[in-house]
Amino acid sequence: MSDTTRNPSRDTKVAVIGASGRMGSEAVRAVESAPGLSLVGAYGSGDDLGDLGGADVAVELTVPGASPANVTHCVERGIHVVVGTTGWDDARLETLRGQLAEAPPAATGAGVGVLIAPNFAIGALLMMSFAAKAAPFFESVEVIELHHPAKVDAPSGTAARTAAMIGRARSEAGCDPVPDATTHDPDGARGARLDGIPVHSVRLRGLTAHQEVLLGNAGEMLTLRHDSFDRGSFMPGVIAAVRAVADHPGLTVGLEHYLGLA
Ligand SMILES: NC(=O)c1ccc[n+]([C@@H]2O[C@H](COP(=O)([O-])OP(=O)(O)OC[C@H]3O[C@@H](n4cnc5c(N)ncnc54)[C@H](O)[C@@H]3O)[C@@H](O)[C@H]2O)c1
Ligand SMILES: O=C(O)C1=N[C@H](C(=O)O)CCC1
Repeated sequence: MSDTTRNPSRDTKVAVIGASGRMGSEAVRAVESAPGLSLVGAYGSGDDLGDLGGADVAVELTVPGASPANVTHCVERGIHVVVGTTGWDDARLETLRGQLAEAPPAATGAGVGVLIAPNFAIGALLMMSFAAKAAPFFESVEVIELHHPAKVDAPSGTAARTAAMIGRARSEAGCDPVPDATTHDPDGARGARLDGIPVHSVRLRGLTAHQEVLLGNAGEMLTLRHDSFDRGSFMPGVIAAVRAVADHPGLTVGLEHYLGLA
């Protein structure tokens, strides 16, 4: 654990949890160079989070197994949280909603805000939004997510969120299930089914974070693709979320709700 000394009183005080990781180390640099933000703590595995160096906002970028306990720790202390860690299923979100209802207020007196953001990249948010808009107009929709081989969770949080958004849009429009005659698939070659949408996960050396949504009708296909070539692509979204989270008390899932993209 390290509490930094740079801490001008008018700045928003930010702590990063998971600060030694691929995303966490990038977030530390982004916070340090963002006007109006001051890094007050950087925490890794095994560190005592304590009061997070007096942070107003924590950025949580760890692993699915650790994230809920870290967020609970912050919420119980009235600290807003921007969560980039994936693996937040409906049961975890419901538990968190209950914790937020019981949480003490933040230092400003307002309710604590938590953002669960499966993807911070602006292009990825637009790709997901376009996919949900297009999905009711096509018979077939499949999601292919492609990531670096060190990623521990599959499918990606982005793919799960995309499937949920597509599934809801198709259900509201009264669409039929996607057509699929497969009756023999002993090895799971047709991928996972999330909200009725087939999702396929690729792990490949050389990749960072990529996703395609394939939409098909008789005689035509629309492909929506987003590529994050570098983790820097996530940082404008992280910083925007840190700046906005205190103005959004309670639980928000998806950075698009802060950016007017929902
Ligand atoms: N939302 C987004 O845009 C976005 C983008 C990239 C990655 N991610 C997600 O962010 C998470 C981190 O990804 P990564 O590539 O940086 O992983 P990583 O493995 O490089 O980093 C995770 C870090 O968390 C640390 N850690 C584990 N348990 C901890 C605990 N209890 N307290 C503090 N630190 C702990 C690990 O030691 C490691 O340094 C993953 O869930 C990934 O899916 C989200
Ligand atoms: O590199 C990762 O891990 C990523 N995780 C998020 C996900 O699971 O969707 C966002 C993209 C990168």
